[in-house]
Amino acid sequence: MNAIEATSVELTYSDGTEAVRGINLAVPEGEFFGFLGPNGAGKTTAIKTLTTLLRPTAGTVAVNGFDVIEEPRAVRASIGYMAQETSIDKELTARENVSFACEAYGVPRGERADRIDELLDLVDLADVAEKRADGFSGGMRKRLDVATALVHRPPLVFLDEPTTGLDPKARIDLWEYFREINRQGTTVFLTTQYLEEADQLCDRLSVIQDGRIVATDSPEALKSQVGGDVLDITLADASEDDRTRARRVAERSGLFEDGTVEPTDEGISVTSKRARRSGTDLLVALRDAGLTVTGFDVRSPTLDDVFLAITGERANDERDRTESGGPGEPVETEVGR
Ligand SMILES: Nc1ncnc2c1ncn2[C@@H]1O[C@H](COP(=O)(O)OP(=O)(O)OP(=O)(O)O)[C@@H](O)[C@H]1O
Repeated sequence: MNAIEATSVELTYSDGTEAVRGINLAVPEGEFFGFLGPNGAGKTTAIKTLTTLLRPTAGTVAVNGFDVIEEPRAVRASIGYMAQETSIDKELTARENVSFACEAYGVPRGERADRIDELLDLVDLADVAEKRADGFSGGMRKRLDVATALVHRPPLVFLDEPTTGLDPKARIDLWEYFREINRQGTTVFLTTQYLEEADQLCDRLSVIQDGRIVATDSPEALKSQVGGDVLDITLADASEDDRTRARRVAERSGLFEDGTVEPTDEGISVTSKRARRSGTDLLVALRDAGLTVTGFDVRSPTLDDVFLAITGERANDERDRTESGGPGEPVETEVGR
């Protein structure tokens, strides 16, 4: 059975905002599934629709075999949900918070003590179980949130941007707990703005933009659409003239025959499997052409690069949309908030 099955789901807010515009999803049991998209793409709206917090305007959703409109209680009893905003009470200790969640989810009294110990252990908070949460770091609070979402041993857990705002170490720690939950058999549905996070964790993911799914595949397959690493070049003079010249130099250098060259605000960006190997050769070619380079960075693809490869548009860049729209044509605005 699929843990999640969504067909033609739409969600329009009362002010007319069409946040989700016809989503189809099938997430098999045991999968670590991701929803990847920029701010305002519709991730939270979608997750709230799947978890019964919002009623779909159109379409059907079955979660663990239960219909979200007909059987919302059964859906809620069979899922864990970690919202973007923390649900923990800072006045309470870690143990009290998990205990409170046990009560809310109706975990039988006799099972609570063991369950609480097991969960605090899972998220590495056993040592601070008796400490009040107001002294916890952001990462510790998120871990406590994870524990409270799991008290009733749900077979499916929804995590809404669980690592946004955390430092890299806390983020990586949290990933380990998510992997462990999934290893233990729980299906995970995660939303994120970070390609790296989706890449590290997800078996498959959907890329969402403007309320629509624009691609669904494994992280490897999506990244391979980008076609390599990305070399960002910053020019001393980023006038249109110099950027065009730099682009021509890169294209004619023969260094990146597999790749693409795009102008950016600061200079140019080359995407190629040879970006790492041939970067310094390009610098020499640019210098020989009389162009001054002030910055040089080779990096793995980001969400924005994946969007560009899939849709031909940057995820958060109105300028590109304006250019591709052409003068006089309507321009879509505002992906972010
Ligand atoms: N209660 C609401 N009423 C009207 N519009 C809303 C409401 N909540 C969200 N929106 C709009 O719906 C769209 C999708 O928002 P949503 O929060 O689902 O995106 P998101 O991908 O989760 O973004 P974020 O990463 O910022 O959480 C946005 O245009 C947003 O402004």
